[in-house]
Order: sequence, then structure tokens, then C-alpha cells
Amino acid sequence: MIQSISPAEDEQQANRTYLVGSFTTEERSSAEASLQEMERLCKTAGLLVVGRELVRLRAPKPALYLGTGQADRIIASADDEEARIIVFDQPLTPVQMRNWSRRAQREIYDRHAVILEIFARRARTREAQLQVELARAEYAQSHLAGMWQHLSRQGGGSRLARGEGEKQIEMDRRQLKKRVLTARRALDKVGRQRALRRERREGVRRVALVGYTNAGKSTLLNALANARVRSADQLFATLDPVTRRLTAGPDQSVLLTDTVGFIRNLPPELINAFHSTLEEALEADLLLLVVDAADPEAPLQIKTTQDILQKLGAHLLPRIIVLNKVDTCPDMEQAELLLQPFLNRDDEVLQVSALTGRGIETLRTRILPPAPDAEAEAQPDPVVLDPHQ
Ligand SMILES: Nc1nc2c(ncn2[C@@H]2O[C@H](COP(=O)(O)OP(=O)(O)OP(=O)(O)O)[C@@H](O)[C@H]2O)c(=O)[nH]1
Ligand SMILES: [Mg+2]
Repeated sequence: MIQSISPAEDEQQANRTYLVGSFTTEERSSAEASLQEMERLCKTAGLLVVGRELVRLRAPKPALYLGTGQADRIIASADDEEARIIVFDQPLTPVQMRNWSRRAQREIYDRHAVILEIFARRARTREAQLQVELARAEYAQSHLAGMWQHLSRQGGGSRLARGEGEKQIEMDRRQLKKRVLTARRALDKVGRQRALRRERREGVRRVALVGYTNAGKSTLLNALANARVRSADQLFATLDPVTRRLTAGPDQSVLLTDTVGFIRNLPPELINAFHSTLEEALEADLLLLVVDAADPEAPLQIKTTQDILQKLGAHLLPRIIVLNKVDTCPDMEQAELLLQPFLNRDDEVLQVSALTGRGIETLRTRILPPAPDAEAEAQPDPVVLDPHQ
């Protein structure tokens, strides 16, 4: 009997994914945490993870990243699980990706490709859509270069066939170049409009919330400014900077900006594409570096955030380390101890819970300019500024 398959089932079949992580000298536990995060990223990108494994290797190999024996074992496991897609936790070179898709006869994605897919699904505003378009076109451009290398190294094949392949690639290359240029031009225009809006806000103290994705930045913005921006237990819930005003009195106000979250191995194309928006968000008087204190990987959250801030030239701004989610952290003393090697000596560290409100009043007092009248009581005033008007 022929079974009918619904479109939804069909899509589930097509999205069956086998996930592969690997590690060399680092601890197995940190590779395991990264793989778990990758599984969450896959789900967010709409993939159905049906099997996963963590492989140990002495050193990455140029052709397939893994050894050929390991590669064939993984392909056999993907066969067993009827996985149509193989996803790698680590970024693959264009050549490795191409070699894999030939060998496994499946779609192959790496961490960068999955993150780009999530951004493409989440982008809502025109600016975010343009930024993602630019990042994707640049990613495709660099992977086209890999195809080039592959073809030009192909000794066999007839001259004619090789010429045809090169022609196709040349056409793709020209098209991608056009896509990159168009997206850049449109982004420049949006950027100029943003600069005008910024001028209107000159003179007000500015505070930016930065940190790892899912650390609780948007929830904290809501708690501090009585706002209602979207927060969710999701990776990359926020893509666009959102600004809200926190006012405690006539001469006491501050602009709080929420930003896109960071993650380990963020595709460089995305950092480039989001550069100008992030740069503007980070033109602040103070950064709140938000960390999920309950996450065993909290030190990595700080390190990743600092590395990206450095790339954006914002690593020397005054900052407060905000240890969020203290309501779910069983041992705060131990958590702070683990973070010590990643903090500067003069870092101020505050413990808060954006969810229960613990520590929020202290943080609010710290970020507001001093009251002209010391008696004045801090009253948040949720004046909404829409950065995309
Ligand atoms: N238990 C607890 N959960 C929190 C706290 N703060 C935030 N959360 C939860 O953590 C999840 C992520 O919160 P968001 O505010 O969306 O995180 P974000 O840093 O803005 O994440 P991205 O926008 O993805 O970068 C949500 O489910 C929040 O409810 C907290 O203090 N305690
Ligand atoms: Mg957010």
C-alpha cells in the first residue's frame, strides 16, 4: 500500500539533520556545550536534528576537516538516521564544504551558514533585511571562490567542460557583486537617515546593553525602563537596536539601547554587515555587559562579547558587568569566582534578576545621571522612541 505523505511530513523528512562537532586540544565539555548550542541554532533555523556526534581529532585536515575514515563513518550514521543534511559546528572552508557535499551527496551547512539562515528568518525591518542580504551575498562570494579553486585544480575533465564551469562561476560572481553593491547602497541611504535621527538625540546620556544572545538584555531593558520590547527564550530574538528613554526627573534621563546578541563563531560577514548599526548603538557613555550568571559557560559569554566589542572598537568604553538571572543561579559566589579571570580589575559587578526585579533599582540609580535634587525619587517613564520611524 502506498502511504500518502503530507507536505508537513515531507518538509520534516527534508529537514532531517545529522549534527557533527569536533575538538582537538580543548576540553571535551566545552566542545559538548558548543554542540548543544549548535543544536539550538539548528532548531531555530528550522532543522530537525535526528542524530549528533562529537569527534576527537589531532588536527583539522585541509580536505574534509576530519579524516576520511571519520568522514565515511559519519556519512554511514547519517544514512542510518535518514538525514538529508549534515551540519558542522565549526566553520568549514569553501573547499571542505564542497568536498563534503560531493562525498556525502547531501546538503552541507556549517555554523556560519546556519546563523545566516536564522538572521534571514528573523530580519523584520528594512535595515536588518538589507544587512542580512549583504552578509549572505558576501558569504556566497567567498564560497564561490572555493568552487573556483576546486575547478582549477581539477586536472582531468575536458577543457571545454572546465571552460563552461568557469563561465558559470563568472556569471554567479558578477551577479553576487551586483547584489553586494545594491545592498551596500541601500544600507548607506538608511544609515544617513539614522544619522539624522541621532542628531536629534544629542546631549542625552546614552547607555547600551550588550552581551551574549539569550543573556536577558531585552528583559533587562524592559525592567529598567518599564518598556515592552520583545524578549523570548530564543537565540537572536533581537536583531535591531531598540532605544527607550528612562527618566527619573526633569534633568535626569538616559537613553537605553538594546542590541543584537553575540555568539561564539559569529560569521565575520554578519559583523561587517551590522557594523554601522552596532557602531552607532555603541557610541554610548556606558555599556552594560549583560551575562547569564546561571550559565556554566558565562566566562565564554564575557570573552566572546569582549572580542566582538574589540573588533567594533568599543572595548575601552566605561562598563558595568551585569550578572543577570541570579534567581536561577544556585551558587553566585562560585559563579563570580569563575568570571574573575575575564574581568578588568576596576570592573564594577552588579547582580540582578531582570525577571524578579532584584537589583534593578540599584542598577537604575547607577546608570542615571546624578539627581539635581538628591531627594527626588527615581520614577521610570516609558517614553517610546522608535528608531525606525
Ligand atoms: N530566570 C530568569 N530568566 C530571565 C531573566 N532575564 C531574562 N530571562 C529569560 O531569558 C530569556 C532570554 O531573554 P531575552 O531578554 O530575550 O534575552 P536577550 O539577551 O535579549 O537575547 P537576544 O535578543 O536573543 O540576544 C527569556 O526567556 C527571558 O524570560 C532573569 O533574570 N531570570
Ligand atoms: Mg533581545
